[in-house]
Amino acid sequence: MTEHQRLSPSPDQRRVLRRAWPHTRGHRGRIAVALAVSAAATLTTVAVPAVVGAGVDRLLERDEGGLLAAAGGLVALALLRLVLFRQSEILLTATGERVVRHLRDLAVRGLSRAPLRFLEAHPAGDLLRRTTTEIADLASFVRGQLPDVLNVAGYLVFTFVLLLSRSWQLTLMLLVVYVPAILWVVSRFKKAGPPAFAAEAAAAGQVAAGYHELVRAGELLRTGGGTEFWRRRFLRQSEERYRAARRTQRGLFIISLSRVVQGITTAALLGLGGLLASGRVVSVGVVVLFILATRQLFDSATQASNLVGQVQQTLTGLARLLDLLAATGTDPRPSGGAARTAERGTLEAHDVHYAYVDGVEVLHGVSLRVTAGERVGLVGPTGAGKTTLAKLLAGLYIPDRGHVRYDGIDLRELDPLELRRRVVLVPQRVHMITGTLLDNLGLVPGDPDDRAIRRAVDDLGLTGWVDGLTGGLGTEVGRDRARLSAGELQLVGLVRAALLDPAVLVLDEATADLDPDTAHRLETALDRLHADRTLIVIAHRESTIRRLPRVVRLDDGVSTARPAEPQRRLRNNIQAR
Ligand SMILES: Nc1ncnc2c1ncn2[C@@H]1O[C@H](COP(=O)(O)OP(=O)(O)OP(=O)(O)O)[C@@H](O)[C@H]1O
Repeated sequence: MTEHQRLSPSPDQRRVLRRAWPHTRGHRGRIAVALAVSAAATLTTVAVPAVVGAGVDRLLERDEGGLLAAAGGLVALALLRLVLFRQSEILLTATGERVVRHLRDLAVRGLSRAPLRFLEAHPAGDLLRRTTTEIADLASFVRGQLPDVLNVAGYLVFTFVLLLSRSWQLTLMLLVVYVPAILWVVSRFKKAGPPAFAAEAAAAGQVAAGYHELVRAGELLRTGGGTEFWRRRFLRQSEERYRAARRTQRGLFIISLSRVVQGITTAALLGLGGLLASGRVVSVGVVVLFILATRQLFDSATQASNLVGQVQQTLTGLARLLDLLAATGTDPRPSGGAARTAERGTLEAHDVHYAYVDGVEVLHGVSLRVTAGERVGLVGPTGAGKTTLAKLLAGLYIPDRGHVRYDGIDLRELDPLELRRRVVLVPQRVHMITGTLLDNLGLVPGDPDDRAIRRAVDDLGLTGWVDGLTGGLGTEVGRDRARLSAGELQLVGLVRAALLDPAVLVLDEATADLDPDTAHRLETALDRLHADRTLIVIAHRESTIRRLPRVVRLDDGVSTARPAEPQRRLRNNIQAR
């Protein structure tokens, strides 16, 4: 199980912005401009109480010119504010959207290249949530709250500098009364908040995974299978999600204590400000400035407290997305290995060990050598590890120990395209997408054109089968459309394989029960396809086994494919004749 890194349901949220920073490369110039405009917009707000305070002092001094100048300044600030805030919002949103789009592209690219084991080992619902809902949340945060977050942060910093420059006594009082109390509230929240949000996101992921599985299990449910199990599981998951949401609410309540702190601070400010003004230590205008500025400061703090929850939620989503990017960016296969191999070569598994779950080996030391052009059947009881071995032989899994080599080169060292030209697996259940049969047949690297697909269909003797479908190659297949039988799906897999023209074809036979027509078509297609290729068939059907000159049996070292013939034990749990 060393093949891939596992995703954590609640990954480490420390330094999440620093970890996201490398992904902003190419956007940093825009980010700097957006931040500068946002800071200028914030300064137009910070300056308002200072201008009002100056106006009050001019009024008390009966300086009409100064009063008019202050009034004019306020109008100018209001206009500037309008323009700058609009511009900063546009710039921040556009830049943020670009970064989010880049992250989305990376996530999709990472998932499309992720090792098969990585995809199998994680619930599809959780992967979907990370790459759709959580990225959508990030985008909506960028559009909705990011400008506010920057505005609030800028306001707090600039206002502090302004207040300190006008009266250190009143600023000191603010620091002594307001700051420790608000920090206490925030620290309490920080302790309770992140785990609560992470638990809620993880619980939501579980529910999404449950729904996804439910949708896929439509057939099973229709037959009434496991209904009670689903019900119990949904109740349990819903209950967990509800509890997690309650915990988040409790976390958010802590932050609302900040309003009490604000009331006490205003009272203290008025008392001390009044004393200082009557002793002429500060002007009345400075007291007015403090009262107005701290009111805005509180508004900003309240806004910050409302935003903290969303920021935390966004950081949680971002941490989960970065976790996905880190995990899918660590494909252990050396990328773009330059090794070249012969058109036709020997495929060899040597002392291969593999475990899906740590400590529970499925294959323990399997060795198998198949020379160029050989036709080999792989048989054995259900669960013996035949499909697992087939995936290892096709390079879809990487052995925990041992090697799989083609033409003497470890499959890990092959470029993915080179690998696909050498070994192709037609799985038991061929995957289809919504679209026409033609679209589905062409789902192979290299984007074959319609002519190439039609030729492959014809070469495999499948034109009759295709013409028999209601729409021919244009028949809509995939979800809820004309369902193809298990055998027909394998015909699609064989056409895809023919388009790739691999040296080795590994076929994981669908089922022992095929209707005679489909069975005949499969056999004909396979005969035409294998020509001078190596063919390894996980054989479930007696007729297939009979047609293969060599049969290898995989189990725990017992039994044989053809009792009449001598057996030779190859290695640990693999036997052959
Ligand atoms: N994705 C997976 N995650 C965990 N365990 C798995 C996975 N796939 C297979 N296994 C387990 O590995 C063992 C071997 O499975 P495998 O499908 O390779 O056997 P098989 O011989 O092909 O069986 P069958 O003939 O029924 O297809 C089984 O115990 C199976 O439960």
